[in-house]
Amino acid sequence: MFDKNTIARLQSLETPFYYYHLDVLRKTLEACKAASSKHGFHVHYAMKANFNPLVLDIIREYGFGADCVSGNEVKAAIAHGFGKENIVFAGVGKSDKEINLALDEDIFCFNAESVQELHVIDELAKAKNKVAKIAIRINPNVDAHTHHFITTGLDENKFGINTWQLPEVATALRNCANLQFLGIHFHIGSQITDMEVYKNLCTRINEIQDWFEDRGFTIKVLNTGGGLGIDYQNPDTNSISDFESYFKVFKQFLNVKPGQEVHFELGRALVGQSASLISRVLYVKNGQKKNFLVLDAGMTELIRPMLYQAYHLIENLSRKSESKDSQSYKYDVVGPICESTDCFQKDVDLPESFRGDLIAVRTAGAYGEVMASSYNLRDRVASIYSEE
Ligand SMILES: Cc1ncc(COP(=O)(O)O)c(C=O)c1O
Ligand SMILES: N[C@@H](CCCC[NH3+])C(=O)O
Repeated sequence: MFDKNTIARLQSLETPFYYYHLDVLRKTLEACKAASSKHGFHVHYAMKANFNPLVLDIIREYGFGADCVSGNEVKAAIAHGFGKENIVFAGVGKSDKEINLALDEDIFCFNAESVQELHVIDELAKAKNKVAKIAIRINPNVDAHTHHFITTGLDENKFGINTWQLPEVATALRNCANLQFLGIHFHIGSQITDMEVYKNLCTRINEIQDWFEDRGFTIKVLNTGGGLGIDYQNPDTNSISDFESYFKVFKQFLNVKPGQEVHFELGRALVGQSASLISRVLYVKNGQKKNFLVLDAGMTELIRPMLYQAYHLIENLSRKSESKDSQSYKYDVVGPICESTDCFQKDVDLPESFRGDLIAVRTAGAYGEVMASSYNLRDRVASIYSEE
């Protein structure tokens, strides 16, 4: 991914920045499209993973819909040409302003996350003399077997409506004249690599679908959410997630009735491998117990390691051509921010590194640039693309 010419080009640029491997992005989108359309499945891109404008334009070109989680994301999806009929709006705390915006834009559907929200959407739709299309986000209490902090489908999580509240949902749907019930929505967590988890999700969706149908509701949309994981350890040899196996689980285990649509909301798996954070070594600090590489990027540019102890492969691009047998050194790779947790990784094996070396933090395309901040009054991080 980083050949000699690329490294020479990056070497001349001011750091830090996100470097977009657009070929990887395109190949990933092609693979997902091929695997999903084989089964007639619809994929909405979860924009929260990365709303870089060029990334959005490329994803739209491939015909994906958009899964939004704020009014601004709905606006951005529309501005980037995603069809309104392909925009879904989730979120546990949609404000009245955001709901009104989505109503005005006639988006495909709201994924409602509480009974109270159903009543609010109904009232706001009534005031506009409109009917809002609704899917109910249900918390199925399925363990995603991922990091605790990015699990969303357990009873203890704030997301979705618990199954014990479904009778209340059914009453609300019957009483709210300005809601049109489309179907059911789930999202149980992120960075899921165990396909058994999705099999368990299908079993729960089938049961919940039966519950609604037994009470006379017609389900047009089954939205299974996203969460498919990526290989943070091997970005070069395994850069594209196994979309075939993923969609096959749903094909096999989800009880899809004639006329129903199956929707997915993938974020990380579509964009995660498509960017690296590129930074420079500012200082090499040799301590008594530790050697530190102090980079010019830190938690303000990529917070995942500090927030979830997430692993990202770290490479010294300036020493990439050195023989594999040359001696390696252990460094704590840290950022410049005034926080002790501002560390990308401890005890990283790297070639001997020097001030000015270019460091790549890989697999930073999802929840990287979008989670950047200006803490310490830092500049917002720049984006550079493999195609100029
Ligand atoms: C409702 C919803 N859909 C989709 C996603 C996308 O998740 P991922 O990036 O893990 O595919 C998220 C984020 O976790 C989400 O909250
Ligand atoms: N931002 C998280 C995942 C949360 C996904 C959105 N619900 C990450 O970097 O892994």
